[in-house]
Amino acid sequence: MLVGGRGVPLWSRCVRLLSPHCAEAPSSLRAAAAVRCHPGRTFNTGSCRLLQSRGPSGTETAIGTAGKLVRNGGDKKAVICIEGNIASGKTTCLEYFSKTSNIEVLTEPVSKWRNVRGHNPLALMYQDPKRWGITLQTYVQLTMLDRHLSSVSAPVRMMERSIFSAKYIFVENLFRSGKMPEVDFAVLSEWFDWITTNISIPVDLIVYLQTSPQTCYERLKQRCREEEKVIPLEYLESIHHLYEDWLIKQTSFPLPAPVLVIPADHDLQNMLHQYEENRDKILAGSCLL
Ligand SMILES: Nc1ncnc2c1ncn2[C@@H]1O[C@H](COP(=O)(O)OP(=O)(O)O)[C@@H](O)[C@H]1O
Ligand SMILES: Nc1ccn([C@H]2C[C@H](O)[C@@H](COP(=O)(O)O)O2)c(=O)n1
Repeated sequence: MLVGGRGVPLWSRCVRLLSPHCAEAPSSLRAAAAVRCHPGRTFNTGSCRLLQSRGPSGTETAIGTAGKLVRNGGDKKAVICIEGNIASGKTTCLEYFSKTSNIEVLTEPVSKWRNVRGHNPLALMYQDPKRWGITLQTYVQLTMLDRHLSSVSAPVRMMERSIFSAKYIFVENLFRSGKMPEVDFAVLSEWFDWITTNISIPVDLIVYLQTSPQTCYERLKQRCREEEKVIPLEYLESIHHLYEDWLIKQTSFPLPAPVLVIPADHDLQNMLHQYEENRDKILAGSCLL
Protein backbone atom coordinates (compact mmCIF):
# COMPACT_ATOMS: atom_id res chain seq x y z
CA MET A 1 0.00 0.00 0.00
CA LEU A 2 1.26 3.50 -0.80
CA VAL A 3 0.13 6.26 1.48
CA GLY A 4 -0.14 9.74 0.12
CA GLY A 5 1.22 8.75 -3.31
CA ARG A 6 0.40 10.79 -6.38
CA GLY A 7 0.28 10.00 -10.05
CA VAL A 8 0.82 6.26 -9.50
CA PRO A 9 0.15 4.28 -12.71
CA LEU A 10 -3.35 3.03 -13.33
CA TRP A 11 -4.55 -0.50 -12.92
CA SER A 12 -1.98 -1.41 -10.28
CA ARG A 13 -3.44 -4.03 -8.00
CA CYS A 14 -2.53 -2.34 -4.77
CA VAL A 15 -4.87 -0.16 -2.78
CA ARG A 16 -3.76 3.36 -2.02
CA LEU A 17 -4.86 5.91 0.51
CA LEU A 18 -4.38 9.44 -0.81
CA SER A 19 -4.62 12.49 1.39
CA PRO A 20 -6.34 15.57 0.12
CA HIS A 21 -3.97 18.39 -0.78
CA CYS A 22 -6.13 20.68 1.25
CA ALA A 23 -4.66 21.06 4.72
CA GLU A 24 -8.06 21.41 6.35
CA ALA A 25 -9.57 18.11 5.27
CA PRO A 26 -10.98 15.82 7.96
CA SER A 27 -8.10 13.86 9.44
CA SER A 28 -9.97 10.69 10.27
CA LEU A 29 -13.31 9.04 10.41
CA ARG A 30 -13.51 10.22 13.99
CA ALA A 31 -13.63 13.82 12.91
CA ALA A 32 -16.46 15.49 14.68
CA ALA A 33 -16.21 18.67 12.70
CA ALA A 34 -17.44 19.29 9.21
CA VAL A 35 -14.66 20.95 7.24
CA ARG A 36 -14.78 22.59 3.85
CA CYS A 37 -11.76 22.09 1.69
CA HIS A 38 -11.06 25.67 0.75
CA PRO A 39 -7.88 27.52 1.67
CA GLY A 40 -8.32 29.56 4.81
CA ARG A 41 -11.89 28.49 5.51
CA THR A 42 -12.70 26.01 8.20
CA PHE A 43 -16.13 25.53 9.64
CA ASN A 44 -16.43 23.69 12.90
CA THR A 45 -20.01 22.57 13.17
CA GLY A 46 -19.60 19.80 15.66
CA SER A 47 -21.01 21.21 18.87
CA CYS A 48 -23.76 23.71 19.42
CA ARG A 49 -27.34 23.16 18.26
CA LEU A 50 -29.44 26.29 18.11
CA LEU A 51 -32.33 25.37 15.89
CA GLN A 52 -33.76 22.06 14.83
CA SER A 53 -36.21 21.05 12.16
CA ARG A 54 -37.45 17.94 10.36
CA GLY A 55 -37.92 18.01 6.61
CA PRO A 56 -39.23 15.57 4.00
CA SER A 57 -37.72 12.04 3.83
CA GLY A 58 -36.65 12.14 7.47
CA THR A 59 -34.16 14.96 7.07
CA GLU A 60 -33.28 16.37 10.48
CA THR A 61 -31.21 19.52 10.51
CA ALA A 62 -29.90 22.12 12.94
CA ILE A 63 -27.90 25.33 12.81
CA GLY A 64 -24.31 24.76 13.97
CA THR A 65 -21.83 27.11 15.57
CA ALA A 66 -20.55 28.45 12.25
CA GLY A 67 -24.07 29.29 11.17
CA LYS A 68 -24.17 26.40 8.75
CA LEU A 69 -27.07 24.02 8.47
CA VAL A 70 -25.90 20.65 9.81
CA ARG A 71 -27.45 17.20 9.81
CA ASN A 72 -28.68 16.40 13.31
CA GLY A 73 -26.36 13.91 15.03
CA GLY A 74 -24.15 13.85 11.94
CA ASP A 75 -21.04 14.67 13.93
CA LYS A 76 -21.07 11.22 15.52
CA LYS A 77 -21.36 9.21 12.32
CA ALA A 78 -18.79 8.30 9.71
CA VAL A 79 -19.70 8.98 6.09
CA ILE A 80 -17.96 7.05 3.31
CA CYS A 81 -18.69 7.91 -0.32
CA ILE A 82 -18.13 5.28 -3.01
CA GLU A 83 -17.03 7.04 -6.18
CA GLY A 84 -16.33 5.77 -9.69
CA ASN A 85 -17.29 5.86 -13.34
CA ILE A 86 -20.69 4.72 -14.61
CA ALA A 87 -21.04 0.93 -14.17
CA SER A 88 -17.71 0.68 -12.34
CA GLY A 89 -19.31 -1.53 -9.67
CA LYS A 90 -20.37 0.96 -6.99
CA THR A 91 -23.79 -0.56 -6.37
CA THR A 92 -22.27 -4.04 -6.26
CA CYS A 93 -19.75 -2.83 -3.68
CA LEU A 94 -22.51 -1.26 -1.58
CA GLU A 95 -24.57 -4.44 -1.77
CA TYR A 96 -21.61 -6.33 -0.36
CA PHE A 97 -21.20 -3.98 2.58
CA SER A 98 -24.94 -3.77 3.21
CA LYS A 99 -24.68 -7.24 4.76
CA THR A 100 -22.53 -5.80 7.56
CA SER A 101 -24.31 -4.76 10.71
CA ASN A 102 -23.74 -1.17 11.83
CA ILE A 103 -23.36 0.03 8.24
CA GLU A 104 -26.14 1.93 6.54
CA VAL A 105 -26.01 1.88 2.74
CA LEU A 106 -27.48 4.60 0.53
CA THR A 107 -27.51 4.00 -3.22
CA GLU A 108 -27.83 6.84 -5.73
CA PRO A 109 -31.47 7.85 -6.17
CA VAL A 110 -31.46 6.76 -9.84
CA SER A 111 -35.10 5.66 -9.67
CA LYS A 112 -36.04 9.27 -8.85
CA TRP A 113 -33.96 10.54 -11.78
CA ARG A 114 -35.88 8.14 -14.03
CA ASN A 115 -39.27 9.11 -12.68
CA VAL A 116 -40.09 12.52 -11.26
CA ARG A 117 -43.85 12.93 -11.32
CA GLY A 118 -44.05 10.77 -14.42
CA HIS A 119 -41.09 12.38 -16.25
CA ASN A 120 -37.73 10.78 -16.97
CA PRO A 121 -35.03 13.47 -16.83
CA LEU A 122 -32.24 10.86 -17.11
CA ALA A 123 -33.56 9.66 -20.47
CA LEU A 124 -34.20 13.23 -21.62
CA MET A 125 -30.63 14.23 -20.73
CA TYR A 126 -29.14 11.43 -22.81
CA GLN A 127 -31.49 12.25 -25.72
CA ASP A 128 -30.73 15.99 -25.75
CA PRO A 129 -28.11 17.07 -23.18
CA LYS A 130 -28.09 20.71 -24.27
CA ARG A 131 -31.78 21.05 -23.50
CA TRP A 132 -32.17 18.70 -20.54
CA GLY A 133 -28.74 18.59 -18.86
CA ILE A 134 -29.67 21.40 -16.47
CA THR A 135 -32.98 19.72 -15.68
CA LEU A 136 -31.38 16.43 -14.71
CA GLN A 137 -28.45 17.97 -12.87
CA THR A 138 -30.64 20.34 -10.86
CA TYR A 139 -32.64 17.35 -9.71
CA VAL A 140 -29.51 15.27 -9.06
CA GLN A 141 -28.16 18.12 -6.89
CA LEU A 142 -31.38 18.28 -4.89
CA THR A 143 -31.70 14.53 -4.40
CA MET A 144 -28.02 14.12 -3.48
CA LEU A 145 -28.32 16.93 -0.93
CA ASP A 146 -31.36 15.15 0.48
CA ARG A 147 -29.27 11.95 0.73
CA HIS A 148 -26.45 13.77 2.56
CA LEU A 149 -28.86 15.38 5.03
CA SER A 150 -31.13 12.40 5.68
CA SER A 151 -30.98 11.13 9.24
CA VAL A 152 -28.41 8.42 9.85
CA SER A 153 -29.59 5.14 11.32
CA ALA A 154 -26.20 3.41 11.84
CA PRO A 155 -22.74 4.37 13.10
CA VAL A 156 -21.34 4.22 9.57
CA ARG A 157 -22.99 5.46 6.40
CA MET A 158 -21.79 4.29 2.99
CA MET A 159 -23.28 6.21 0.13
CA GLU A 160 -23.01 6.02 -3.63
CA ARG A 161 -21.32 9.12 -5.03
CA SER A 162 -21.91 12.59 -3.54
CA ILE A 163 -23.09 16.08 -4.29
CA PHE A 164 -19.39 16.82 -5.02
CA SER A 165 -18.98 14.33 -7.87
CA ALA A 166 -22.34 15.40 -9.29
CA LYS A 167 -20.86 18.87 -9.76
CA TYR A 168 -17.14 18.21 -10.30
CA ILE A 169 -17.64 15.28 -12.68
CA PHE A 170 -21.03 15.26 -14.39
CA VAL A 171 -21.92 18.95 -14.58
CA GLU A 172 -18.32 19.75 -15.44
CA ASN A 173 -18.31 17.14 -18.20
CA LEU A 174 -21.50 18.50 -19.76
CA PHE A 175 -20.10 22.02 -19.71
CA ARG A 176 -16.62 21.19 -20.97
CA SER A 177 -17.96 19.06 -23.81
CA GLY A 178 -20.11 21.97 -25.00
CA LYS A 179 -23.33 20.15 -24.08
CA MET A 180 -24.35 22.62 -21.39
CA PRO A 181 -24.91 26.30 -22.15
CA GLU A 182 -22.79 28.70 -20.08
CA VAL A 183 -25.85 30.21 -18.40
CA ASP A 184 -27.04 26.77 -17.22
CA PHE A 185 -23.58 26.02 -15.85
CA ALA A 186 -23.51 29.40 -14.09
CA VAL A 187 -26.89 28.81 -12.43
CA LEU A 188 -25.93 25.30 -11.29
CA SER A 189 -22.61 26.63 -9.98
CA GLU A 190 -24.37 29.35 -7.99
CA TRP A 191 -26.63 26.73 -6.43
CA PHE A 192 -23.70 24.45 -5.64
CA ASP A 193 -21.64 27.26 -4.11
CA TRP A 194 -24.57 28.41 -1.99
CA ILE A 195 -25.26 24.88 -0.75
CA THR A 196 -21.65 24.11 0.14
CA THR A 197 -21.15 27.48 1.81
CA ASN A 198 -24.29 27.32 3.92
CA ILE A 199 -24.81 23.62 4.57
CA SER A 200 -22.35 21.29 6.23
CA ILE A 201 -21.80 18.17 4.13
CA PRO A 202 -19.23 16.09 6.03
CA VAL A 203 -17.52 13.24 4.20
CA ASP A 204 -14.88 11.21 6.05
CA LEU A 205 -13.54 8.96 3.30
CA ILE A 206 -13.87 8.61 -0.45
CA VAL A 207 -13.45 5.10 -1.82
CA TYR A 208 -12.57 5.40 -5.51
CA LEU A 209 -13.28 2.31 -7.60
CA GLN A 210 -10.70 2.86 -10.30
CA THR A 211 -11.57 1.18 -13.58
CA SER A 212 -10.64 1.52 -17.23
CA PRO A 213 -13.35 3.14 -19.36
CA GLN A 214 -13.39 -0.05 -21.46
CA THR A 215 -14.31 -2.17 -18.44
CA CYS A 216 -17.17 0.21 -17.63
CA TYR A 217 -18.32 0.12 -21.23
CA GLU A 218 -18.58 -3.67 -21.10
CA ARG A 219 -20.37 -3.65 -17.74
CA LEU A 220 -22.70 -0.91 -18.96
CA LYS A 221 -23.72 -3.02 -21.95
CA GLN A 222 -24.18 -6.02 -19.71
CA ARG A 223 -26.40 -4.02 -17.31
CA CYS A 224 -28.42 -2.81 -20.28
CA ARG A 225 -30.20 0.15 -18.68
CA GLU A 226 -32.55 1.49 -21.37
CA GLU A 227 -31.54 5.19 -21.03
CA GLU A 228 -27.81 4.36 -21.24
CA LYS A 229 -27.85 2.47 -24.56
CA VAL A 230 -26.73 5.66 -26.34
CA ILE A 231 -23.61 6.12 -24.18
CA PRO A 232 -20.43 5.81 -26.30
CA LEU A 233 -17.03 4.77 -24.96
CA GLU A 234 -15.83 8.38 -25.36
CA TYR A 235 -18.36 9.54 -22.76
CA LEU A 236 -16.95 7.09 -20.22
CA GLU A 237 -13.43 8.22 -21.14
CA SER A 238 -14.32 11.85 -20.37
CA ILE A 239 -15.86 10.90 -17.02
CA HIS A 240 -12.80 8.79 -16.27
CA HIS A 241 -10.38 11.67 -16.91
CA LEU A 242 -12.38 14.01 -14.71
CA TYR A 243 -12.35 11.46 -11.90
CA GLU A 244 -8.60 10.94 -12.28
CA ASP A 245 -7.92 14.69 -12.21
CA TRP A 246 -10.05 15.11 -9.11
CA LEU A 247 -9.15 12.05 -7.03
CA ILE A 248 -5.72 10.86 -8.26
CA LYS A 249 -3.84 13.84 -9.69
CA GLN A 250 -5.78 16.20 -7.40
CA THR A 251 -5.43 19.05 -9.84
CA SER A 252 -9.03 20.06 -10.50
CA PHE A 253 -11.32 20.51 -7.50
CA PRO A 254 -11.01 20.41 -3.69
CA LEU A 255 -11.24 17.03 -2.03
CA PRO A 256 -13.80 16.80 0.78
CA ALA A 257 -11.98 13.81 2.33
CA PRO A 258 -9.00 11.46 1.95
CA VAL A 259 -9.22 8.98 -0.91
CA LEU A 260 -8.82 5.20 -0.79
CA VAL A 261 -8.16 3.86 -4.29
CA ILE A 262 -9.30 0.34 -5.12
CA PRO A 263 -8.42 -0.99 -8.58
CA ALA A 264 -11.75 -2.35 -9.83
CA ASP A 265 -11.19 -3.91 -13.24
CA HIS A 266 -11.12 -7.39 -11.73
CA ASP A 267 -13.83 -10.02 -11.83
CA LEU A 268 -16.53 -10.09 -9.21
CA GLN A 269 -14.96 -12.71 -7.00
CA ASN A 270 -11.67 -10.87 -6.96
CA MET A 271 -13.44 -7.60 -6.14
CA LEU A 272 -15.33 -9.15 -3.22
CA HIS A 273 -12.02 -10.46 -1.96
CA GLN A 274 -10.52 -6.96 -2.22
CA TYR A 275 -13.47 -5.46 -0.34
CA GLU A 276 -12.96 -7.97 2.44
CA GLU A 277 -9.22 -7.28 2.51
CA ASN A 278 -9.90 -3.55 2.75
CA ARG A 279 -12.80 -3.73 5.16
CA ASP A 280 -10.70 -2.48 8.08
CA LYS A 281 -9.15 0.32 6.05
CA ILE A 282 -12.55 1.43 4.83
CA LEU A 283 -14.07 1.35 8.28
CA ALA A 284 -10.88 2.32 10.11
CA GLY A 285 -10.98 4.99 12.72
CA SER A 286 -14.71 5.24 13.07
CA CYS A 287 -14.24 3.83 16.61
CA LEU A 288 -17.90 2.91 16.44
CA LEU A 289 -17.75 -0.65 15.15
N1 LIG B 1 -16.26 -6.96 -10.79
C1 LIG B 1 -17.21 -7.12 -11.71
N2 LIG B 1 -17.01 -7.92 -12.77
C2 LIG B 1 -17.97 -8.07 -13.71
N3 LIG B 1 -19.17 -7.46 -13.68
C3 LIG B 1 -19.44 -6.65 -12.64
C4 LIG B 1 -18.49 -6.43 -11.60
N4 LIG B 1 -19.03 -5.57 -10.70
C5 LIG B 1 -20.25 -5.26 -11.16
N5 LIG B 1 -20.52 -5.92 -12.31
C6 LIG B 1 -21.71 -5.81 -13.14
O1 LIG B 1 -21.56 -4.61 -13.90
C7 LIG B 1 -22.78 -3.90 -13.98
C8 LIG B 1 -22.60 -2.53 -13.33
O2 LIG B 1 -22.34 -2.70 -11.94
P1 LIG B 1 -22.97 -1.71 -10.87
O3 LIG B 1 -22.58 -2.20 -9.52
O4 LIG B 1 -24.44 -1.52 -11.14
O5 LIG B 1 -22.17 -0.38 -11.23
P2 LIG B 1 -22.43 1.14 -10.77
O6 LIG B 1 -23.31 1.11 -9.56
O7 LIG B 1 -21.07 1.67 -10.50
O8 LIG B 1 -23.06 1.83 -11.93
C9 LIG B 1 -23.82 -4.75 -13.31
O9 LIG B 1 -24.46 -5.54 -14.29
C10 LIG B 1 -22.99 -5.64 -12.36
O10 LIG B 1 -23.62 -6.88 -12.12
N1 LIG C 1 -24.61 13.67 -11.52
C1 LIG C 1 -24.91 12.59 -12.27
C2 LIG C 1 -24.88 11.32 -11.73
C3 LIG C 1 -25.21 10.24 -12.52
N2 LIG C 1 -25.58 10.44 -13.79
C4 LIG C 1 -26.01 9.30 -14.61
C5 LIG C 1 -24.93 8.37 -15.04
C6 LIG C 1 -25.64 7.05 -15.17
O1 LIG C 1 -26.29 6.98 -16.43
C7 LIG C 1 -26.71 7.13 -14.07
C8 LIG C 1 -26.37 6.43 -12.79
O2 LIG C 1 -24.98 6.31 -12.63
P1 LIG C 1 -24.28 4.97 -12.10
O3 LIG C 1 -24.74 4.83 -10.68
O4 LIG C 1 -24.75 3.83 -12.93
O5 LIG C 1 -22.83 5.23 -12.20
O6 LIG C 1 -26.90 8.51 -13.83
C9 LIG C 1 -25.60 11.71 -14.32
O7 LIG C 1 -25.91 11.89 -15.51
N3 LIG C 1 -25.28 12.75 -13.54
